[in-house]
Amino acid sequence: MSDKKNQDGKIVVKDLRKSFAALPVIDGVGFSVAEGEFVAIVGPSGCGKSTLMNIIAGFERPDAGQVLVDGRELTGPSPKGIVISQHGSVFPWLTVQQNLMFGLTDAVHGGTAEEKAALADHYAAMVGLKGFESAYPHELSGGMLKRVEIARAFVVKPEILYMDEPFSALDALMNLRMRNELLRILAEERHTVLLITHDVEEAIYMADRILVLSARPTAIQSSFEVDLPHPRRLSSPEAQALREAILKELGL
Ligand SMILES: Nc1ncnc2c1ncn2[C@@H]1O[C@H](COP(=O)(O)OP(=O)(O)OP(=O)(O)O)[C@@H](O)[C@H]1O
Repeated sequence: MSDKKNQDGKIVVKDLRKSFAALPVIDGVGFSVAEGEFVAIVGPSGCGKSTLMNIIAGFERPDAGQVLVDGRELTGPSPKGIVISQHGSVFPWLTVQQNLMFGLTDAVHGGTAEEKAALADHYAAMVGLKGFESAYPHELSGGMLKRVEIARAFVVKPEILYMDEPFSALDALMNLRMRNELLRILAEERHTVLLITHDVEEAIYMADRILVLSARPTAIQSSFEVDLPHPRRLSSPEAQALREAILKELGL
């Protein structure tokens, strides 16, 4: 990445530091994400990945350092971004359509109730949930719930997607399917994406760039460009070499 991009990144993270009581967790993390770029962050278990994501998404304050979105310092959750996490945020008492309409506020998105419902249905179809618009979450499988969550994130047309281990609660097959689903949607609607994962292959499969974190207190240890065309084959020599290099950085 050029210095120009570093200066003008969609997200610019500057020298973040954070401790919980006497426990130092983040020890000077800085990087930037260009508009439309997909950056993955991998790191050892417990190094501070979620803490870092919470700070970058504006849910937690750092002790020192700054996060800028479009050049403006964040002081709380950015209205330009949306978080998809492992835990899920689908409301059990609302149907799929109602869940998707929930984030469409009059102030930001406007539109009549019919227009909102049509938009919700469009995104439900986009993630393969056509015919399930009136279903309640308890009637859906884990993979379908994850699709609802992805549709819920996309329907509000966020400029930034923050993903913290989004697919780690899914079984291996569904995990692979959701990766492809996400890439397919991103090919249609480009967003800036920040993905936190402990899964090196997931990062290689999806990201443009991978940052490797050190053990706690964490800092960026190295950075890898993933200059491979999509759809990527994880068994290709290039992907395997990258995997080896990243695992070596992680001490594995
Ligand atoms: N609110 C908090 N109060 C006190 N300590 C915390 C808090 N949040 C996180 N920690 C501590 O900070 C460290 C980093 O936690 P964090 O969840 O950010 O790591 P992680 O890399 O996301 O972990 P994992 O790989 O297990 O998902 C841990 O030791 C954790 O106990």
